[in-house]
Amino acid sequence: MPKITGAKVIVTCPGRNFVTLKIETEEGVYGLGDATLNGRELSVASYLQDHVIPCLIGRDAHQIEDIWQYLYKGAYWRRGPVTMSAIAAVDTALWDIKGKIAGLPVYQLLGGASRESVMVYGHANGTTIEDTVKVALEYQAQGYKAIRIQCGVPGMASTYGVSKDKYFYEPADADLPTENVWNTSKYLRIVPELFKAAREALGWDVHLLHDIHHRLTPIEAGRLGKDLEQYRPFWLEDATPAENQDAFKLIRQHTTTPLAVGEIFNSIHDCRELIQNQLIDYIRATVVHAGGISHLRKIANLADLYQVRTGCHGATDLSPVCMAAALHFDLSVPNFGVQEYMRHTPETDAVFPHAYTFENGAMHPGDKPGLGVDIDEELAAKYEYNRAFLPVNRLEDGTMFNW
Ligand SMILES: O=C(O)[C@@H](O)[C@@H](O)[C@H](O)[C@H](O)CO
Ligand SMILES: [Mg+2]
Repeated sequence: MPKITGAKVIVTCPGRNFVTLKIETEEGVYGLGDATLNGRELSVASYLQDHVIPCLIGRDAHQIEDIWQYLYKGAYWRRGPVTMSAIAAVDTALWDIKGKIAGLPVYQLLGGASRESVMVYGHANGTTIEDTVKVALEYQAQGYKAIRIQCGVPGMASTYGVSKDKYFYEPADADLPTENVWNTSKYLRIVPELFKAAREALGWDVHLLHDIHHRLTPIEAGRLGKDLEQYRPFWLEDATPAENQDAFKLIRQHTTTPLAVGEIFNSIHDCRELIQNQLIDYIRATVVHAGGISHLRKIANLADLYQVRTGCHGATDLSPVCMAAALHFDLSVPNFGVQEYMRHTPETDAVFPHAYTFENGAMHPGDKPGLGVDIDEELAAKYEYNRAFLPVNRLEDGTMFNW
């Protein structure tokens, strides 16, 4: 058996913070797992370092499922983003090890490829509608078949999803949370105009997506969905907070615009009712925050029964290790929908050399044994952890709101 002889947590900040777990076996084969929880990174690093790694030493790295159950049930305290990100890192690293030992890319261990490559969506955003459409046209010229569009809201100083840089977007931008301001009615007026302009400029052969970032009530989301139907959006993401899964019933009663949710979910129980009641069309949970490849497959299998497809979160705060794992998952899963792809900076790519590729609006994980992603530890050590928080959001009268 490939005995686990050691494991370490590597925290690095090549422009943004990443937490990576490296598990080593007696034979010298090692595996990597992403454990990055944006704005709360060190909590997962400690959970792994202080509470998980000591329990891993001496175990058989091939027993992925048993180790998953051991960490989940054994903690007594189940679920939650910190626990599930830590378990995800272990699970991902063990799949990497199994692939390396088998001499196969991880997607082959997951049942093989169900498609040639996976469609990804890029982010087009700008301060104005014109700026956003211009960037969307650039994405289209680069071959993207699906583009997320977000623009600033007139009369509002800041808007979620609108970056300073055209391609690299980083919401965790300050060592104490930035305060944003929100006005729902202004927002609800601008989005249909953005979609109208985008359809006029880009035509109908490209999928258009939009992220609401949990900012509407169900009935407001229903209205926006209805207003956008004529522009055939691919999906509306995170329309309303989803702690109450029933909230989506109200949205569904009012619109046929497809709904996506789940980037902050960490367990199948967060989306069980959403899936079983067919209240959503796409589930956005991904490897690092939802318990690893093993747990995400369970979610996808449940979703498949109800014709819900996958749409994994793929923002830049998910490291290239997560991206690689997600691509192996995406390639193999029968009910794949789309994969988010926000490109990492060249500094991040240098720390995490990887085999995955982008071509013509789609990605492929590559055919290297395991995940096909590595970490340059020497380079990683040069970038020290730098505390960074996600912003908070308030209404114009100061009321704390959803971000
Ligand atoms: O859909 C998305 O990619 C966003 O919602 C993310 O940028 C999200 O805000 C960050 O990943 C939070 O860490
Ligand atoms: Mg989102």
